[in-house]
Amino acid sequence: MRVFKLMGVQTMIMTNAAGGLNPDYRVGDVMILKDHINLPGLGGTNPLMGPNEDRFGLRFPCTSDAYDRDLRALALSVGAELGFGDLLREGVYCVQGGPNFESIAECRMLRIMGADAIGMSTVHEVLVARHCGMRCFALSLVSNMAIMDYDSVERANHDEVLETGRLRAKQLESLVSELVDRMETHNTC
Ligand SMILES: O=P(O)(O)O[C@@H]1C[C@H](O)[C@@H](CO)O1
Ligand SMILES: Nc1nc2[nH]cnc2c(=O)[nH]1
Repeated sequence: MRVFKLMGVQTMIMTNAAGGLNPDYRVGDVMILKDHINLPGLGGTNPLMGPNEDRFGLRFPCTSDAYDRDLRALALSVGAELGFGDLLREGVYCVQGGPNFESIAECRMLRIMGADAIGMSTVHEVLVARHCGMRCFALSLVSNMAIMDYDSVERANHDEVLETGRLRAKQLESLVSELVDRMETHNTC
């Protein structure tokens, strides 16, 4: 992120695959991040740990505005214009350390905590990008539904994640391309 910053990048667009925790979500939905829960961060692991690099940003950065409101609104309208507005959601992404998928009890806890989707990435990048003043937009492809039921015979697996990625690749490509074409390049952060 800091190399991007030094290269003059003002806006970061990030994508990930995530497990759906919100029971209204379906595999193949696309969740625009409006907020996150940083589980490693709450546990004391954070990419901004250590001496602060003052030339990049403040010691104690704000995260309540991590995901740019204008870009989120633009993505929703672009998705609708492209004909797949019904796939788009806005929600809270939770990051855990990985690389294992979650247990059933963990999924239940995360849902109660307010997470709509669970993954293993993105938040670390967002924290560093926001620390140095870059505007952030992120979306999650709901590649699988988290297992919440002890009677379920489903098992989270990476093949399903890859398969859903292939299914939605073209739509996500057009969404991000159109978003880039239309967004204001001026960074008001
Ligand atoms: O898009 P990311 O890298 O967050 O993808 C998640 C984490 C693992 O790479 C993969 C697990 O299936 O999905
Ligand atoms: N942690 C986590 N990461 C994912 N990436 C894609 N699906 C999942 C999931 O169910 N859990």
